[in-house]
Amino acid sequence: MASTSTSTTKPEASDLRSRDLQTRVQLREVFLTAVRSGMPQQMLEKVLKYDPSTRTLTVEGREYQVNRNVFVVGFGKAVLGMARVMDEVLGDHIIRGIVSIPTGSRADLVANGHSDMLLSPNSKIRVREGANHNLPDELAFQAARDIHQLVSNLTEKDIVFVLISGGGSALLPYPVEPLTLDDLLQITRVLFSHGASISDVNTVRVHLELLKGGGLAREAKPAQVVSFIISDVIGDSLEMIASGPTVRQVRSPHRCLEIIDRLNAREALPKVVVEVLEAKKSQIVAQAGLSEWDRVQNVLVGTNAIACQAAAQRAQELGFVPCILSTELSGEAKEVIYLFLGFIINLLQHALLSPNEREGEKGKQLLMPCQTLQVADSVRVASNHSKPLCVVAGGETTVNLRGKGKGGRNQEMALSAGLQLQQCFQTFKSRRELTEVLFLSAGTDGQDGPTNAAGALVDENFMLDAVSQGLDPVASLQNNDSHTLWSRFAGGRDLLVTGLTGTNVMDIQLLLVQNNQATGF
Ligand SMILES: Nc1ncnc2c1ncn2[C@@H]1O[C@H](COP(=O)(O)OP(=O)(O)OP(=O)(O)O)[C@@H](O)[C@H]1O
Ligand SMILES: O=C(O)[C@H](O)CO
Repeated sequence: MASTSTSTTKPEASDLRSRDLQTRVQLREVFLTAVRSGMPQQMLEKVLKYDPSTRTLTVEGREYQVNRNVFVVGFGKAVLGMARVMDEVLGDHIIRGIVSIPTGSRADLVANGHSDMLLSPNSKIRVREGANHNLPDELAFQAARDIHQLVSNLTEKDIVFVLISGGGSALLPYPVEPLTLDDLLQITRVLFSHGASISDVNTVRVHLELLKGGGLAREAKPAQVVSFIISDVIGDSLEMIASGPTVRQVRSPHRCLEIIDRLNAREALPKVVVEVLEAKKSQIVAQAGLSEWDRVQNVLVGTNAIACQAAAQRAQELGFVPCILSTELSGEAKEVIYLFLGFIINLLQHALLSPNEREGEKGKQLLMPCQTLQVADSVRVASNHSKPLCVVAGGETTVNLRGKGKGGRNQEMALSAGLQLQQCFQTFKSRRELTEVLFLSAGTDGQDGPTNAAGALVDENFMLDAVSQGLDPVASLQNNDSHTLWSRFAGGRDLLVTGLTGTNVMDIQLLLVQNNQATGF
């Protein structure tokens, strides 16, 4: 896809190949730019200003006096790199620290060329690995106990920096009595298997664990608390990310029982869980007043929206017309693709109109496939200037597993896109030679489901090419076997493999639509 082509002549096969490759490289580059915006260095340097001459640390306008009074704790899939930056910025002032990260993280980061995210051997911050498969375990519990012990002994002169990212809930388990670690494990398993969302599970966790729902900040009293948070939840609710350990809790235990009953999970949960919640329900929860929380500063440093903006900017630099469709995409991966398909269909319909019709009401409506003005504007600019439109979106979809194959939500979405594009161009046969479409879906953490790929790319010729290579995309989709298919298709050309990136701001989708006709879409 040449970025500004206006030619009506059919390109030569060799041009097509290099053009397709170029576009693939460009779209990958747009995705990688989005990932880079979520790297610890980039995120923290925006919010953290340190003046060594006065030992003043400024965090989004708030000043802290640093004098060998700094402590660092962290938990989540993307906190190691942040801990490294804290070490670099505050060096000798750090007295002690503990970060709890997933099992095998350090080895994975080294294997993926991110040794620069590891802590130096002289660091005062200790690293603990645990929570295998994102489930609370004994190692994570031990790390949580040590973190609790660390924050419990601080004075009002101390500052504790709390590094938080997705996966943090499982990495900081601390059951309230009489619950046990095993009860926490059961709660997670039972609720998820009954169809709970992450906010359902975390709402329940908050009332059953000591350090969640503001608990860590409470235990750190009277120290000052500054949290740097990377969001992996839709809507970026601070209460929900890693179950909000430094965020004032406002929900009551009533809400947990409602969730449990909505999911029909009461009977499947350990009895003691419901007993604790029932008992809490009748207690009047003494909430600390707002002023009590003045010593706590929560700063959101990484979000899917920031990543989408970075992607849009890079797309523009590459000569595309970008627009951000949504940063809150959710739902079944193979169905979410219809949202993008709507764009393509509208553009194809618009391209078929006569010049007069394009000027009329019908033309205008077709160029407004989404009701936001910014999106409509971009579609119009792309259409009028015959430039490729780059639709950027983000969020986190789900996959209702029915098959036994290997895949992830992004690879599955790309596969579903390939199938839908085929059907779309069967309807708009006359536009096939004139329109090029490339779609990418990938996870910013570099790992899509239990595979070593981040996601995949797909173009409008995928079905024809796949069948000619002896592959059966329909069967692969039915069997949730997208990874096997993308590994085989064109020798793995369209599989996106980045390795673990060290950040985690959910997923990114990019749709590029180019019209090779002088008259525009
Ligand atoms: N064969 C498969 N095909 C498609 N999706 C799959 C398959 N196996 C697992 N998944 C999906 O992968 C997801 C779990 O993988 P992953 O670890 O990337 O997600 P996660 O635990 O939500 O972590 P994160 O939010 O950090 O990406 C689940 O949504 C699950 O439905
Ligand atoms: O750890 C968690 O609770 C989830 O990843 C959401 O942040």
